[in-house]
Amino acid sequence: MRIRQSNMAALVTLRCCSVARLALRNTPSRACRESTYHRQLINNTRISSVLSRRHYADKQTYDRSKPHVNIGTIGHVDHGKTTLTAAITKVLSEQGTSGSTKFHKYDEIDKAPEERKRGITINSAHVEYETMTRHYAHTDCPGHLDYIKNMITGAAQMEGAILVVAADDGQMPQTREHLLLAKQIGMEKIVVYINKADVVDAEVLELVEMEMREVLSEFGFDGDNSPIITGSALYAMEGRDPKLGEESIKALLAAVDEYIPLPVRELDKPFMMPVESVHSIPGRGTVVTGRVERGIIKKGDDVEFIGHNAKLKSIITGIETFHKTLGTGEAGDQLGALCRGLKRDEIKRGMVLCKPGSLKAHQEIEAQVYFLSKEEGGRHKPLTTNYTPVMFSYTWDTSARISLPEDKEMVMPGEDIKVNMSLLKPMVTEIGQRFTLRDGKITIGTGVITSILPDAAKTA
Ligand SMILES: Nc1nc2c(ncn2[C@@H]2O[C@H](COP(=O)(O)OP(=O)(O)OP(=O)(O)O)[C@@H](O)[C@H]2O)c(=O)[nH]1
Ligand SMILES: [Mg+2]
Repeated sequence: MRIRQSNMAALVTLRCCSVARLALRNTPSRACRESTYHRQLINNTRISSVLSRRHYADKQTYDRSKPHVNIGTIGHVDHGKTTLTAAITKVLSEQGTSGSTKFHKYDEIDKAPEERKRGITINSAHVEYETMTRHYAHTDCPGHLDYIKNMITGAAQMEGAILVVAADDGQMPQTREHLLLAKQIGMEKIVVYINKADVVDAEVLELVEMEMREVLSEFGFDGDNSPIITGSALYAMEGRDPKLGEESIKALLAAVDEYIPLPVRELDKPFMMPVESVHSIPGRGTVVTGRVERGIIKKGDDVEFIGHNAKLKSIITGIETFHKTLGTGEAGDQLGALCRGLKRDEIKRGMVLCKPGSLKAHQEIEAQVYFLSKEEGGRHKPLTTNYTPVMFSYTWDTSARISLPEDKEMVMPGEDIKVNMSLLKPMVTEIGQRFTLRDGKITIGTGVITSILPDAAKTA
């Protein structure tokens, strides 16, 4: 219900936005062209931050005494998102009173050059830290396109965000794009960090703050009451001028603790986790990673993988998060699950790991879709029945043929409409599920599933 409401709100917001360019130049289809060998090589070398071979041997137990929240840094390129992420871990690790935060250097977070070559997986760094009251998983992406992909597919769904704005630039196009996407994915609260305060004077800072309050309101956030903290992530990293540096980071974290609400977790629903990536751990077996969407999972549970024309059964033999073993994994956790009896090649990103019998894959759905206007970065021309864009939802994507209502010959960009959609292959779909439509390099629409068509419903 919460998801559906936020999506409808997002559709409304979308219509109100003047600029919404959601271009995706690096589509996953590009990755499909890579040879299987190349992809396997890539997957083999990827050491997820959620789990790694080394840490499988070095097990600590994950402490659940503090509530967990998924957040991240968003904002325009070069405004200081990664520097701020590093600074947060530095300040918290030095504080020593707030648990097990480990300092992550800039280079450890920003592994862009080598990772970006892969083009297939969303390259996001999940960094873990703790304040006095909460445990955070923090997503920082190496580049703009990764943010877009990450936010659209919800691979590491952020429940709140720190919007980083460089004081010497103010709002820039990607500041706006990320705000739009944040709203689309149902994020309600954003804390702003005006960075690089060391290079401008107080008057400019005041102007940037005013501008940011306006922009937040424009995108449907509470511009008047959102906390805006001013500082210098670089100074915090370099230990210079505590007021602009370290103190600003502490003020930011206090604002995040207070202003970003604890998400409501659907713990009582059957377990479900969209598969983000698949790894082979020598001597251990196959591990899938992802973010638990709902429910609880524990060692020994029977599970099913659904999607991509398959239905595979397995048993969970181990769970890990941020290099620590978990007794149980629960909604909101980013985790790796070790699955008995399945080879890595059998499981694919986009499948959904769930309690057996709780979910089905379908091919025919009805959906309410908003087609972005030309100004928002959408199509320039109207579309008709049989138009077949690529549909993105959870961590899967597949072609989906659109059928307009019989009395409707065409739909103009900027319109919203109820349509029937026929997926190329059965994937996990549910009423209220949010998705994005893309055509080549551009995002052309966003929608929510309103019905699974009973007559044509097919299970995997
Ligand atoms: N003067 C000043 N420079 C900063 C500050 N924070 C970051 N920088 C510099 O700004 C540049 C970009 O910082 P990053 O942290 O890489 O920015 P980013 O937002 O992560 O960039 P992308 O990931 O490429 O979008 C680097 O050269 C940083 O050293 C700051 O507070 N003051
Ligand atoms: Mg960065």
